[in-house]
Amino acid sequence: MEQSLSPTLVFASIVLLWILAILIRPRNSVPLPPSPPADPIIGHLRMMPTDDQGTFFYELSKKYGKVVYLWLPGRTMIIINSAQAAVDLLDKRSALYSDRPPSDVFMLMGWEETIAFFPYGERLRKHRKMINDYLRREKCKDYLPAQALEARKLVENLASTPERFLDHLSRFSAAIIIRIIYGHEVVSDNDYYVKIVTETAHCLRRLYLYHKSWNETLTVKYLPSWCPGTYPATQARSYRPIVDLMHTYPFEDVKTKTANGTANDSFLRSHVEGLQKQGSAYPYPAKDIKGAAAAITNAGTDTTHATLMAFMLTMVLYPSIQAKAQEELDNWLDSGRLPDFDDRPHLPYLECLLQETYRWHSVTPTGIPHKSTEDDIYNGMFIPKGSIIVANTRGITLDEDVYKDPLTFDPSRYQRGEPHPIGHFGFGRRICPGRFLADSSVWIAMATILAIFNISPPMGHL
Ligand code: HEM
Repeated sequence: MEQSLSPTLVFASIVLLWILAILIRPRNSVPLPPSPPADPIIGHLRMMPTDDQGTFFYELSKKYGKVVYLWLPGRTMIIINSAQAAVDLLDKRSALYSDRPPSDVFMLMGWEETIAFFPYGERLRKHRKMINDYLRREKCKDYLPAQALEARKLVENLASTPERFLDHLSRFSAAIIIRIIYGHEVVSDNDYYVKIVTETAHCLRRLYLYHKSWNETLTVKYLPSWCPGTYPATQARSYRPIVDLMHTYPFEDVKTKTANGTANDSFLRSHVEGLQKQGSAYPYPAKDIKGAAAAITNAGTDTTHATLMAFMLTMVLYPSIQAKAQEELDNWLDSGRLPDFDDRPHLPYLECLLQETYRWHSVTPTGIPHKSTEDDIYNGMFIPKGSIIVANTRGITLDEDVYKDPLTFDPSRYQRGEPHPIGHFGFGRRICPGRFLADSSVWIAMATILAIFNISPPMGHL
């Protein structure tokens, strides 16, 4: 009798072999980091909040320790809640921890050429070089006059319509980057560049929350939009035209202006000229230039704006700290003079105020996740290859072993010897390349605002 295996039998054998392989594979004898109880099959998915994940991860650390293991279908996560562990892994072993988890949603939206989503490798190195060449510490000194000028415009706008302070802070943050990256000066509230940047920031914010829910593996991007669970993919597709415009409009505008000799010095102009002179021999083709310019602009605008919003909030909440910073400014500045960057070393309390703003309310509380590329062992804990690594800035900056009364906004803590916060600009080979520019933008805005205004709640809200 001819013997043939039925498809069912073949399938059952494969499943059995697969299960056996899992059961008998040599197990790493080193345990995973501590972890809360998980559901079968879906792991910790049910407990993952969609909002304020930084605080959730911080609370986990109180119960399970500063390095916590979580798993979701198809992905493992390592949550880091201490500066020491983040430095040990993401800085000191950066060769293993500089990858990024992929994001279908952001790719559908049009951010394929955006460094923040690049995996670790050659393309990342190329873009980091292109961006660092323009934003490294020394080069950023060239931008200080423009930042001081924008800070003066900011206080003029605040004086004329203080109730629109959020708009003015947003315009300040965007105008600095638009000037440096595109060579364009923002002169009106209806500026087209500001409009595109603001709209793309809005789209990013809407989908960032989804990205942060870590269940993107459930995104069914190939299914029709009426299927449950496809909403983020549909949203991402609907945002694509504005993201595409963010890439093409400035590039074409600067190209035209460069051709007719009216383009100001900028990141984009220098690359457009390089491309025109060297053609295909130029190391950065048009898609890289467009991608890098859009990435810098979007990564830098909202974050700077949000940090300044946090500053305004703390000044309303802590009037005595505001008064102390103003007293320092009044004592140092000659009457009638506005602060400039040369004054920075002479204003130590303001420096503490800046650091405390970064610490007390980090605007990127869970950072941008990294991904590990090799199995690793840290302090007796096994970290599997391919894990999503979250350096939870919220937990790091509220670490009670480092900061006394961490929830209290207290700039004097640094004068008592507590360390400046770390992690708000990320870690290792993915550390924020815009940190020098961001830091001086935030500083000059804070100094200029405090030199002129008293910040208090609107009348009737006291
Ligand atoms: C206060 C303002 C800012 C904050 C708090 C901030 C924070 C961050 C953080 C936490 C990361 C992720 C780092 C990591 O993965 O370890 C990041 C990445 C990045 N930031 Fe910033 N940033 C700010 C301003 C800026 C500015 C002004 C620019 C550019 C002008 C910029 C450009 C970038 C870019 C391009 C990346 C992606 C780097 C990569 O993936 O390799 N950021 N930033």
